[in-house]
Amino acid sequence: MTAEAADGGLSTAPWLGLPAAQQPDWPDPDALRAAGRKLAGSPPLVLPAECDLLTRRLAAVARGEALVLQGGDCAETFSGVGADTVRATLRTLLHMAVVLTHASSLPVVKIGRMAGQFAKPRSTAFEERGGVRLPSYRGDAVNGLEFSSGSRTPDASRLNRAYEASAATLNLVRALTTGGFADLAEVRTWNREFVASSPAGERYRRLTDEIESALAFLRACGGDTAPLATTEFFVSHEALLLDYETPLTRVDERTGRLYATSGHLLWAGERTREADGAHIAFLSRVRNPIAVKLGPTVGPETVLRYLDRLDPDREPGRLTFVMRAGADRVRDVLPLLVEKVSAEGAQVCWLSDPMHGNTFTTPDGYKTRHVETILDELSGFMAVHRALGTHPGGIHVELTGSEVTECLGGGRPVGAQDLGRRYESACDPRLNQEQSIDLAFRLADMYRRPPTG
Ligand SMILES: O=C[C@H](O)[C@H](O)COP(=O)(O)O
Ligand SMILES: C=C(OP(=O)(O)O)C(=O)O
Repeated sequence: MTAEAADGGLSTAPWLGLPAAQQPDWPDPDALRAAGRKLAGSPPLVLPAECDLLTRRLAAVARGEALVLQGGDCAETFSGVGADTVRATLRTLLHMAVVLTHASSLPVVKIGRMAGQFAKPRSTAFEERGGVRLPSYRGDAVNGLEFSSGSRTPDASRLNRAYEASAATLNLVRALTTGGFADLAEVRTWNREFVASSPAGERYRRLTDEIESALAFLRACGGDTAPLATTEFFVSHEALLLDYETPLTRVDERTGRLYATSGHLLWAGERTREADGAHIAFLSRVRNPIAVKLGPTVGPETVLRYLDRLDPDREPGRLTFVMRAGADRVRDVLPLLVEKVSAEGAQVCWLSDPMHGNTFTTPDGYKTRHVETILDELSGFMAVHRALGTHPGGIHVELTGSEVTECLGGGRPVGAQDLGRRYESACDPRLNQEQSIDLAFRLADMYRRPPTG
């Protein structure tokens, strides 16, 4: 056994000597090594060829010929890996994608924040309650949400549980997207209950009528609708835990190049995008399509450094920038960034994450976001791209398929008094099913509108 195989490659990867933000303080080095070895000996979750396919799909987005819809939980949890939860999230994303495709007449590349989003960066390393101070919850891959010393102590065997939970989720996602659940001919049955009870339901019903007529017309003309019975779907997460990502990074036998096999697309977050840090170094080495979140304080020099480090060959689809400036800042911050990147000849995808720059805490202590503020950021993002003649490539959102009450507003509005009713997120507030589909309709209206100067 080589030294590299013995420790899961954890000691030799070039990014490991660099400063890495937001890593857990694992108390047991032997347990960490054992977890790494186990991961290194586990099958890949995704294949390099699938990652290359996503790069090609994102290249189409970068050229303005497609859109991205990326969404899912803020923090996946081990207990949330059930058929109902996964199906509901997937169904919501499929609904949204249909709405966006219909309005924009562009293919929608569907990417779940799923099958790997088990780790969270935190604002503070510790949480204090009633005089007791414990490590903050960093996602189920690290520690437990329950506020007790045992639960909050980082436990490296959770990395293996995160792998298993990701494998189970991905297995279900693959089965659902290819096994008939995503068949466009069944669009009406995807969610009868939603159509019957939601304010957006009537609009959604009219849309499904139109789709069914179009399919009937196509069949009548002898067209083949069989390919519409399945759908392409990719998974993504923040490449936060290098102790998880490193042993799952593999050499592609076809090309000899490195791929992260934990998910199709990985991103560096606002708190882990230090240009000279370990996360960016890791992402620069793998051939997956990658993304970087950009917050309100990012400057054009930093963005140009990302281009040089992560996309030196200016390969369309390789790099995605996810702007999350906040509704009040996006119109000021984004134009210069887009101009500089365009001037470099880079063909990146520009996405908007309208959630993370718009979080606030209510007097009752609930972290929340308002749908109207989220839409305001999306509208600013669209306006900037329209003005510059560049392509607003799509959205990155935190959502769930169930009727939680975590974000305010929406077609059937959630009020501040409702937040306590079903606040189930392990970290940040997600749009519920109705709010997500409402958002898709309103974003669809923005895509439908002719470009303005
Ligand atoms: O999802 C993003 C971050 O992990 C999250 O906003 C951090 O939350 P905190 O500020 O409560 O730590
Ligand atoms: C932590 C996240 O976002 P950001 O890095 O943009 O704060 C996230 O998307 O989970």
